Amino acid sequence: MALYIGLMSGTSLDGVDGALADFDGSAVRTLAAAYLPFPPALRAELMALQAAGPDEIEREALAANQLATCYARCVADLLAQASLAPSAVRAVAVHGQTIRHRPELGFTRQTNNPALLAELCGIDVIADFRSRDIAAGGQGAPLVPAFHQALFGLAGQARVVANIGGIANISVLHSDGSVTGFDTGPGNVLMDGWIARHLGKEYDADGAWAASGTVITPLLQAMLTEPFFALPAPKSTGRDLFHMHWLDAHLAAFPGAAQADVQATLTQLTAVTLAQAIQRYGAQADAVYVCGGGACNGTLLRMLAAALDGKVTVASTDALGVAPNRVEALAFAWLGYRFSERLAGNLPAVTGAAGERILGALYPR
Ligand SMILES: Nc1ncnc2c1ncn2[C@@H]1O[C@H](COP(=O)(O)OP(=O)(O)OP(=O)(O)O)[C@@H](O)[C@H]1O
Ligand SMILES: CC(=O)N[C@H]1[C@@H]2OC[C@@H](O2)[C@@H](O)[C@@H]1O[C@H](C)C(=O)O
Repeated sequence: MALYIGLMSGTSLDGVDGALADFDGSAVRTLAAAYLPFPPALRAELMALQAAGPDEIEREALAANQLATCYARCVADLLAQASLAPSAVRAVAVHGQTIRHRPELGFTRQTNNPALLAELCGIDVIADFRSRDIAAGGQGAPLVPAFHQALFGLAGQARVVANIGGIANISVLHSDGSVTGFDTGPGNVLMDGWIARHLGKEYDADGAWAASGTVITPLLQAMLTEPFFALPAPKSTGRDLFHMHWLDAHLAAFPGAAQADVQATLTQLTAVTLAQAIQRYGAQADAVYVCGGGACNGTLLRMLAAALDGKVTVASTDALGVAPNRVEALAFAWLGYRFSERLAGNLPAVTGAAGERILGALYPR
């Protein structure tokens, strides 16, 4: 057995997804999965740390300690589910929480305290998966396309995997085994922000609120002029660009817009930007498999299928045997396995790095 735990807390800032998996042999076997929502105060602080503010260094350090405590709880939950002792697990691979992503300036920051996590869980911890790729001239993101290829790639068949978290990214798994992958823009981040502001909810369950509204086409067109959407791959983005001020700047020209119509438009924005990216780079694929929390948004999936002209099957990764909310945590468990085996974790064709690199840094137990 080669057991690894993967922990992902992504741009939605909702909590931590964990997976315990066995990478012995060719198939990936999931032994346990867990989700732990962040305590509201930690969530609010992580949200605040997304932008410049007072006393950031101390606040980041304290938030990192709290994060490590949440991560340790998630590890304990996974071990309990599988009735395993910490010594049975080779490593915990932890993404950390992105608070800045500026590859154009040569850095990305996933706040975390991996030393504390190693202390709390008594297992080797591997952290900081993105900075080496950036040091090699890459975007440091997205990293999941390599795992999508390993897990879902099928020789002779072209497939697209779309991860719709806070930010959305696609992996085009070409029939010859090559992979194209990049961030397409907002996933749920703007939809979540809008419904939180107006209805006090964390997200638009199943896209029901969006379904009650009508897309405001001129607003959609205005948002689509964002230069990021037209950039060629490799490219990555984050809350650094797609935040509520970005939305408010566009909404200023639509003062009378009904709230539900804005939600419909934001849902359509995610669908259309994904569809345009898929048509540009993955037109030969006949199926798109969706993972991440966006897979639970029925309205979004219907809009995506329609934006692809109804010619492409849109399904969740359940159809490939992996629950959509487990894929990212599994991907980080896999990156931990790759680090331990001293194998590359990045795909230079995706991130734009100068070459393959071993990703991560080890904090021994
Ligand atoms: N039932 C649901 N209906 C609609 N949307 C949902 C549902 N459940 C989750 N979501 C959406 O999924 C989001 C969480 O998705 P996920 O955990 O994949 O994001 P993440 O990992 O934080 O982001 P990223 O992949 O960008 O790093 C929530 O914030 C919410 O917008
Ligand atoms: C900098 C950063 O945290 N990027 C995330 C984010 O969330 C989705 C998208 O933007 C992707 O680029 C990445 O996460 C996934 C796990 C990745 O690296 O593939």
